[in-house]
Amino acid sequence: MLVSLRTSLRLLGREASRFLVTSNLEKRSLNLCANAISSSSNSGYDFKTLKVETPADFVKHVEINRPNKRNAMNANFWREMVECFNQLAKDEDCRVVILSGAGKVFTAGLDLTDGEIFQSLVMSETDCSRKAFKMAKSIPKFQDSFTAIENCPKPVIAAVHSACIGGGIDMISACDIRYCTQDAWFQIKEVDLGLAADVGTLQRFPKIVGNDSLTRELTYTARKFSSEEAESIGFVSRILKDKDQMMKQALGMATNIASKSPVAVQGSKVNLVYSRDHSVSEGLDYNAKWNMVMLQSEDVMKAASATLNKTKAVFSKL
Ligand SMILES: CCC/C=C/C=C/C(=O)SCCNC(=O)CCNC(=O)[C@H](O)C(C)(C)COP(=O)(O)OP(=O)(O)OC[C@H]1O[C@@H](n2cnc3c(N)ncnc32)[C@H](O)[C@@H]1OP(=O)(O)O
Repeated sequence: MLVSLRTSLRLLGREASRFLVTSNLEKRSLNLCANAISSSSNSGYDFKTLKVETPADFVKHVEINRPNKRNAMNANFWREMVECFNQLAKDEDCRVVILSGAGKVFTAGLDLTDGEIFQSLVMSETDCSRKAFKMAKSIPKFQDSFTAIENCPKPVIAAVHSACIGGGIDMISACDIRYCTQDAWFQIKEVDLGLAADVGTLQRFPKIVGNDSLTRELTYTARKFSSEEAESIGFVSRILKDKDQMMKQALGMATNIASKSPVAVQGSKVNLVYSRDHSVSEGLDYNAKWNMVMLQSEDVMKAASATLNKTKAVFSKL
């Protein structure tokens, strides 16, 4: 049974390879056009606080770009993160995203000097109930800025160097993979400013590190923790010597992921996020429903025949 299945797949694989060879020629010329479009389409990513580039096919690099202010998160940043990640979610030339910070540090967290932010939180209303009703609308908007990372079905790799403070932890907790440099340090800083972190750290960080006691210790004290501690608790999966090495590692990983079936990779992200927040049986049910459709993808046959023929599958845009 297994032998005949392998034989049928091999035959199908040969047919598929023949088809792929012819269509690869067309694809190569299409890719040339696509590359021309993708470098110019970056102009579609037009932001004040974020720089978006295409370092490799299907890989987008989003760089927080306020180096002189240590990439502090001002009102523009909070708005642009949603716009940027919603756009990346729809962009068929994007399969993986790398998120890094320009300049001396990854991010100093919330911009403590931006009047627009404070006005949106501390309103001109004098009545406390009216203020509260307004805040009930504005706080979720800040939360949406990082939930957009999680809702983007493309994997997001955070590349952290030096300081990652306050909102920085909220942000990278919504990412899929976290790398950092040896000199990186992290701080759940909010209590020092009289705040309970409210844009994702308290919800996502404990699920990543799986250590409730340590989460509470770091949250209640705002103690800085090092790259080594971040790795030992599973907050980052790799420490690199310096930023250059880290960006190379992130790009290598992104290119590898981008070469896989986007149907499979994006389906995996959606199911991982869903399963994190549901029971095992709910997750399995969701996965089964998802694959009722997705197993019918041409990518399954392409990937299987490439495996059998020891070739590299090329997947269509999604
Ligand atoms: C509803 C919203 C929910 C979100 C909540 C989020 C909360 C948080 O993020 S709490 C954390 C707030 N952040 C901080 O407390 C960090 C403050 N900054 C620092 O500790 C240091 O700047 C840092 C260690 C990051 C870097 O030190 P370095 O010596 O390299 O730089 P500085 O000389 O201190 O700063 C250079 C210029 O950047 C400006 N800047 C730094 N951080 C912020 C910030 N958080 N907000 C606004 N501006 C910041 C700093 O003022 C300097 O500017 P200039 O004087 O114009 O040169």
